[in-house]
Amino acid sequence: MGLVQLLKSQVLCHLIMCYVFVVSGLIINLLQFCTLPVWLINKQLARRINIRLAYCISSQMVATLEWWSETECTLYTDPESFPLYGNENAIVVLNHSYDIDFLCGWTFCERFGVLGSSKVLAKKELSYVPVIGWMWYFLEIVFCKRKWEEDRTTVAQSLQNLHDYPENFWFLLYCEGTRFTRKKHQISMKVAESKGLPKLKYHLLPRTKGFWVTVQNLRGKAVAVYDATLNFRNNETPTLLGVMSGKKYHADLYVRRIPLDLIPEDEAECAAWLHKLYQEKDGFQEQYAQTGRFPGPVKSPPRRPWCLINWLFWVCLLLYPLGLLLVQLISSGSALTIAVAVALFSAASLGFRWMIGQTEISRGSSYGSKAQSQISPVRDKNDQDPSLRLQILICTVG
Ligand SMILES: CCCCC/C=C\C/C=C\CCCCCCCC(=O)SCCNC(=O)CCNC(=O)[C@H](O)C(C)(C)COP(=O)(O)OP(=O)(O)OC[C@H]1O[C@@H](n2cnc3c(N)ncnc32)[C@H](O)[C@@H]1OP(=O)(O)O
Ligand SMILES: CCCCCCCCCCCCCCCCCC(=O)OC[C@@H](O)COP(=O)(O)O
Repeated sequence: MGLVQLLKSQVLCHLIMCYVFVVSGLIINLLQFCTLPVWLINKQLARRINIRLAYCISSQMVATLEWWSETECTLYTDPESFPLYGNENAIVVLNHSYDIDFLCGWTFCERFGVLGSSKVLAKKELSYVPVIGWMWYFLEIVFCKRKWEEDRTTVAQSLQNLHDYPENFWFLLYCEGTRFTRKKHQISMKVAESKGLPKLKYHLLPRTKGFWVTVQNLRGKAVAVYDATLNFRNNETPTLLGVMSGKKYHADLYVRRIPLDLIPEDEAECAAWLHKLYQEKDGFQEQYAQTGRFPGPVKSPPRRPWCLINWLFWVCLLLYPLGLLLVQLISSGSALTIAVAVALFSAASLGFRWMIGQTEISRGSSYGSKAQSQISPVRDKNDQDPSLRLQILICTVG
């Protein structure tokens, strides 16, 4: 291991990175809060300001991936679609199998110039995460409780609000609804079986309602669905801590552009279309497992310097006061002050670790692993046959 690599793997280094990320993030959250009066006067201006402020936060994590760990991201896609990426609004459907799949998504957003404006259908719990979750409020990220009865109106309304959004965005949908684990996979395949759907090897059974509601509500605004399938070379399972330790990964992303007009409007047909899409995605993963590559030519956009410049700016701005504080602390010689500082430092470290934990599959939710919680026979009146739900419940619990 070289000296630089050794340095990157040091906990102290990680703490400094977290410090810069969190303190700069909180400053930006505060600035975002200050844009609230602008919303009242000029909503589009406030949105544009927030896109740039959000870029200052998310691009720091992208810089860690691209410049610190030097992870390579290869894009497999058709050359005719390539010029359209970043120049239109699109719904992105991505597999949800890795701790850092969202970060790879962000990297591609960055390279196509839509990082600040990109959106996601995210679980409500993430909105409470300081810095990222708070930033998302001002970006009009769509949150869901993963309870269709409650989500059906709130999600539709939030999507409608995006119709006059002033800049191009990608709207990310993890249709699997939760990250892949063996247990969740087993349960979802029982659901697939009970519905007479073919089994998937590499994906959980997609939840179709969020996709349908997104497509219906973004019609006229988004023009395409980007079917994106991600994998990592050498069977690697990358983590955020690995990235922060400077571990270099190699991500491969296969993207197919599908015009939105081709997606059926009818809910049942749209659901069937999505199930077919996931069967195809499974096929691409199988091909990757067999050959180590996705279909189609490689057309990778290069990394850009902006996220690095932004990161260095915050590092320079925030390290100086931290150094000054440390010097003052040590020179004070007061045992009580030092004890308080150590306690604060420990609390901050725990906070950082908790935030990183949000990205870890091993600390993920139980959603999708307890069939009962999703398949209640008592559903709202617009839902499907309760007897079918009961049948699935019996099947999955059994
Ligand atoms: C180029 C690439 C990169 C681009 C990147 C672009 C942008 C980046 C921007 C930001 C990055 C940040 C990333 C942050 C990540 C955060 C992501 C998340 O939080 S994922 C979790 C939240 N999102 C979702 O859940 C979306 C998918 N879910 C849905 O669509 C759901 O339908 C729902 C709308 C959330 C409603 O949830 P609910 O639980 O009520 O689901 P359903 O009504 O659908 O469930 C019942 C339905 O499912 C069947 N069922 C039951 N059990 C299972 C099971 N275990 N597996 C599968 N299916 C199951 C059940 O039979 C019912 O079926 P049916 O619908 O037929 O009746
Ligand atoms: C620049 C230096 C970086 C230091 C970073 C330190 C802090 C890191 C902060 C991380 C912020 C949290 C971002 C959350 C994104 C998590 C995305 C995700 O994958 O969510 C999971 C959900 O989809 C599904 O949840 P589960 O049901 O699987 O459970």
